Amino acid sequence: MGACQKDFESAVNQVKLLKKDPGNEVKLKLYALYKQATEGPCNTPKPGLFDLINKAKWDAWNALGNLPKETARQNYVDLVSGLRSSSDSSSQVKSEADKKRAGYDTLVITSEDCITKIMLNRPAKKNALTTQMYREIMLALEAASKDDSTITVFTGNGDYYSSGNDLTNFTDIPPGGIEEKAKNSAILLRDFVDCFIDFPKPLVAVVNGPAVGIAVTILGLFDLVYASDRATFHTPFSHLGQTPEGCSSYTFPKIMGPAKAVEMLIFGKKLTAGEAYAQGLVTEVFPDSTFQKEVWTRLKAYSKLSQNAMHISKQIIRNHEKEKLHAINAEESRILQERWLSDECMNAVMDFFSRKAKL
Ligand SMILES: CCCCCC/C=C/C(=O)SCCNC(=O)CCNC(=O)[C@H](O)C(C)(C)COP(=O)(O)OP(=O)(O)OC[C@H]1O[C@@H](n2cnc3c(N)ncnc32)[C@H](O)[C@@H]1OP(=O)(O)O
Repeated sequence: MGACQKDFESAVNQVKLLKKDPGNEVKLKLYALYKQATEGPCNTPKPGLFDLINKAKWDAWNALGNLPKETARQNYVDLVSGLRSSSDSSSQVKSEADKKRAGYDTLVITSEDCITKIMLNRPAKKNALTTQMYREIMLALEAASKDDSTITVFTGNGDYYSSGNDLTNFTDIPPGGIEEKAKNSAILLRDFVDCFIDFPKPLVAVVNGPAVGIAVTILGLFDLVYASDRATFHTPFSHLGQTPEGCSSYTFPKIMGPAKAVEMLIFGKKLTAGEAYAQGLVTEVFPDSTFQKEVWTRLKAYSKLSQNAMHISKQIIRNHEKEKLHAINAEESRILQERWLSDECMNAVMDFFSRKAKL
């Protein structure tokens, strides 16, 4: 049955109340159908070549040819009804997404203002990364890559950003022994880092406090790193009998030059936020007292930029070296698998838990 005049008028009013801008393409369709429904086939002279807006409107209306007024009215009502239901369901999805995401024990995940925030949430353990946490982070990244946010942010709850790998990961040995443990850990590490290499949206680290080990190396795969002036950056691999991961054997020399990368990755030099900024690892440093306010104001503004343009730009930048990064990740993980079996590494872990050693 065709739409009556009353349905059509009601649809015209509903368009004015839409919560979300339906975009230019839909607006042109609405304009054309409205004109066709009220005046019939296009009856005005074609606007000049440089009168772009009026020409686009004229083209849209003219394209409807001899479509009967009644059909145009019905099509207009159908189009508005589709817009209303998609805007209703998207606002429902948004209000769900605004809430804390369920199903994560070690992370707090929230979405607001087109930003998905993944917060490491073991403040009593300085946000040390357990195997469960690596897995939850991978799931969270997978979900964030598909949600309607434009930007994904990592941060830490409490005084630390993260103290890196939880050293208890090396203490619960499975029935297959330490070799099996090392093998499984290398697979987990490789999968974890692969998720960062492949992550399609702009990824931002809000480094609220000290960062250690893998929490530092992985920053080389982020797009922006904002740091509080309380943050420090420490990769004490040689102290732990370990070697670099997170593609840092490639990204750090590229970011800061080989000499400075060696100081960090081989000699374990701890950098202040200011030093990390000077070496290009950090994008910008903020006073701790205004850190959250300044960073989130900045990120909210960025999140309003064109989602498609940002994502495509990231792909262009990342695609140049994606294959290389995957190969480096595989190699670093393979080498670490061997290192974890070394006496040096095992002794360092035991020292930490017997409190002889602290970084
Ligand atoms: C699947 C495997 C992938 C592996 C990837 C390879 C990754 C490598 C790395 O990340 S190497 C870096 C590893 N991290 C460390 O070696 C840090 C060890 N921690 C410390 O040195 C210190 O805790 C500190 C300097 C971070 C903070 O010192 P302090 O302020 O004095 O606090 P506490 O030491 O009292 O810490 C509070 C509480 O947290 C526990 N904790 C902190 N960090 C870790 C950690 N990395 N692993 C396990 N537990 C950690 C600490 O034991 C305390 O617990 P307690 O209150 O005693 O129960």
